[in-house]
Amino acid sequence: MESAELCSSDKTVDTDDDGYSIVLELHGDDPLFDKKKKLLHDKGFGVKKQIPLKSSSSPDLISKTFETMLQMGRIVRLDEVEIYFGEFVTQSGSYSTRNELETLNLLLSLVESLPASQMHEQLNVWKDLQSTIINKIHEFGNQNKVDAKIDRNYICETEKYLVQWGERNGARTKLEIAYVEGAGRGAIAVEDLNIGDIGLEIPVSIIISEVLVYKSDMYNILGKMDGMSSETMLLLWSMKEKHNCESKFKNYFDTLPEEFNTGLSFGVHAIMALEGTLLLEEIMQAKEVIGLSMHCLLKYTHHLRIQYDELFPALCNDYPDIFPSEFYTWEQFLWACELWYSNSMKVMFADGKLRTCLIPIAGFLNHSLSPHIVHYGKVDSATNTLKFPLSRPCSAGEQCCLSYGKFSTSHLITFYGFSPQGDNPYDVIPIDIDVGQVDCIEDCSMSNWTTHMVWGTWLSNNHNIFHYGLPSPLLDYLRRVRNPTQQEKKLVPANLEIELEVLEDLQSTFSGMLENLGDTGFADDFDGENTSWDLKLAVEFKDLQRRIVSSIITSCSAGRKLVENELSRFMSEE
Ligand SMILES: C[S@@+](CC[C@H](N)C(=O)[O-])C[C@H]1O[C@@H](n2cnc3c(N)ncnc32)[C@H](O)[C@@H]1O
Repeated sequence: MESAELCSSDKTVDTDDDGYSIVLELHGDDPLFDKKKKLLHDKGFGVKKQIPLKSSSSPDLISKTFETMLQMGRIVRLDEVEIYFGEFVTQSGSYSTRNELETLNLLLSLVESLPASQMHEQLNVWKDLQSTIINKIHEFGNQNKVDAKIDRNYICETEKYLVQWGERNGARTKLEIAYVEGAGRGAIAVEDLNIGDIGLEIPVSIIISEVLVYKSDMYNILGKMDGMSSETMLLLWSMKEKHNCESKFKNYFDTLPEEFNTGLSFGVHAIMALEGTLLLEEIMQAKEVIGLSMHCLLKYTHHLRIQYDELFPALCNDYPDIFPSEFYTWEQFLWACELWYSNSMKVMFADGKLRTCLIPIAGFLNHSLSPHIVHYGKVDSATNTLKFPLSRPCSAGEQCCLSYGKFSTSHLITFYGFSPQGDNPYDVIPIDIDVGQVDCIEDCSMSNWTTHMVWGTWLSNNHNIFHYGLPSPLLDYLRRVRNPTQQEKKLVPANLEIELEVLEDLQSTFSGMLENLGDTGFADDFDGENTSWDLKLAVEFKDLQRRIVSSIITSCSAGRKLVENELSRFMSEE
């Protein structure tokens, strides 16, 4: 898991003779500054806006103030994928669930950072604005409920002991652990939790980090080895510690599964089913297969294996007391890799260091595309605890989820072994075109992309001529390659001819990709419960990629019809 980015932000509060105002600002160090500045400009904003809180504000003015803040905040909070596909905003004006939740929380934190106690005449306006934002977050929550079935028959006994152990050591939680259908254990709210409530608080003293290795007898050996990273040391430490009956973390290790079932342990049958997919590439990259070929899969050597062979059996032979060979088999090494890939989080400690950690209890939180917890990952130096605050409400009995990061389904399968429910905006297919320098006449900020991509065109709203549900940066690039001087999307025959060429090209590229994916043959391998977990994931993923590619082909074909109709209209006029 990656820690979610913390507000990088754009927020300040100003006071002048008329009272307080809110300042929204796009910072100059934002890596997407030029693109965001252009978007802000298109909407009539500058990079900084001061919004005064007027004591005489009517409800209409408050809702206008909120709308302005929302529109600007959304752009400030966009990420690269959202900007790339940015023109496809929904009817409500939102770009994505992630962006909307982040923006609403940013606005709330801006308003709440104003000193309400000093606000006298403006207090009512402040309160109205605050409740407008909170209502919007509630609305968002109702529209994005995490659909999870909780299996109460499954008794989470060891998990309960872990929570009790955590509480004895200072942890505080408003979540209980239960079995969630299709996702293993999950964390369920025991009471209604509101925005800003801390669902879980973990003291640093029970977080597993490199600090523990430094205190162990292993460090005398590992610390002297060239190129030994703290992550590898922790991996080796956890392989031994899990067998230690006296371990402080025994309750934690007791809750870990025997097998993790991530993409790293996909069997050959599942790998074969992935031929032609992005997931196959991702798994192979993670394993760094040498000589990527479907036929030599059984013989593959990957970097994990190389890393293992560099360490073992040498360490066991040289230091049998410290590295007992029965704890350091290849299978156990792979288990530990999967543990760290799927359960670790990056935490910023009070000393300013970012460390990869295992966090007891927090490790039960599942991922969602519309999470409750977004901002976590920084130790509160006042309490020396890691807090998990809610960015949107979670009702009692509902599963409370966090965001592992902005990951594609192929990444989530490779490192976590699951495919998320719902439309994942990070499921993009990169397009392999040599992005050379094409002259661009106008402001280049929005057309200057080093890579291009597509997503399922069902995610797009605009399927009209010149758009077709396809991303404008890609279409504009392909148009400019053909005619660098074309500026406006005018309905004239010369432009329409170019549109046809672009769509034909894309359609042929994606038809080739669909062919490479093969037919739906593997769906026949589905035998309900009897199908292995990895084949199920592989077939599901292939189906997802096939749906994305097919949607592009369909959109290109519909687009060509639109263009041809326009062209024949011109011909008949002639
Ligand atoms: C940090 S753990 C979360 C707790 C885990 N469910 C358990 O039982 O230990 C991460 C693992 O949970 C599962 N998981 C997380 N989010 C999921 C989701 N949305 N759907 C299905 N499985 C999920 C995956 O197996 C993933 O590797």
